[in-house]
Amino acid sequence: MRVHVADHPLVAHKLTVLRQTSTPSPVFRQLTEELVTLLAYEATREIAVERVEIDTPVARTLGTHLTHPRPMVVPILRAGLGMLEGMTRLLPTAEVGFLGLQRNEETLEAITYANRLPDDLAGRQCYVLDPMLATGGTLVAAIQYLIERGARHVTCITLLCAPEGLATVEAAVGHHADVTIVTAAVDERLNDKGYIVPGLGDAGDRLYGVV
Ligand SMILES: O=P(O)(O)OC[C@H]1O[C@H](OP(=O)(O)OP(=O)(O)O)[C@H](O)[C@@H]1O
Ligand SMILES: O=c1cc[nH]c(=O)[nH]1
Ligand SMILES: [Mg+2]
Repeated sequence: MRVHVADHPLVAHKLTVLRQTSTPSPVFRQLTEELVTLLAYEATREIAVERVEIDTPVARTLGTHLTHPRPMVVPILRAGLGMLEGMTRLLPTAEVGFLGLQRNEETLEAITYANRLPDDLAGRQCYVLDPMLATGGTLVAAIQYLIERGARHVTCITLLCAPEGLATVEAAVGHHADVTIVTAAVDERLNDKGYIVPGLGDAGDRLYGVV
């Protein structure tokens, strides 16, 4: 498994505003989209392409096209939905499949409550969107699901990771060489409620309100 931490002053600036308690929901949503677009640039560095011959008005030349099948973008409901627009802006031809997972607040176990994905993902490159990798339970479940259905390469885009969660994902799926995590930052630790410290709180609640 590879972990790429974005090292860019614009990412650091936007993340700092995102973390602040005083940042209201509309600004939080806007910043989430902007951050995803910056991270997606790095996350798609190894997207499958092929060489194609094209005609410009001046000459015949070789260019580059994304190959088929199209990449699959998988936002994890709810909070991952806040990252979808930023991702599809960069990758407008991607297909989108949905996974709904929620952590039980006491046990911290991730429960799948929705699934709208093709059964056959053979050979597909998948981009999982979830802003928070805390204990890692949610991403392990999502990555395992995609790999079991034949996904060829799974890249997870997150905003924040806890070191404990990264270790859990590595232990569970790290032996698959084709799993990559791209994140804006790796924070200090988890607290006793499974929240990332310093973190940004509950990403779903900050995007969409407390349920
Ligand atoms: O790494 P983990 O410990 O599994 O935690 C991370 C998960 O927790 C949050 O979702 P939550 O369960 O709060 O659902 P929500 O997006 O609907 O708010 C977050 O968006 C991740 O999906
Ligand atoms: O800090 C955390 C941990 C899990 N989920 C969140 O939204 N925030
Ligand atoms: Mg939540």
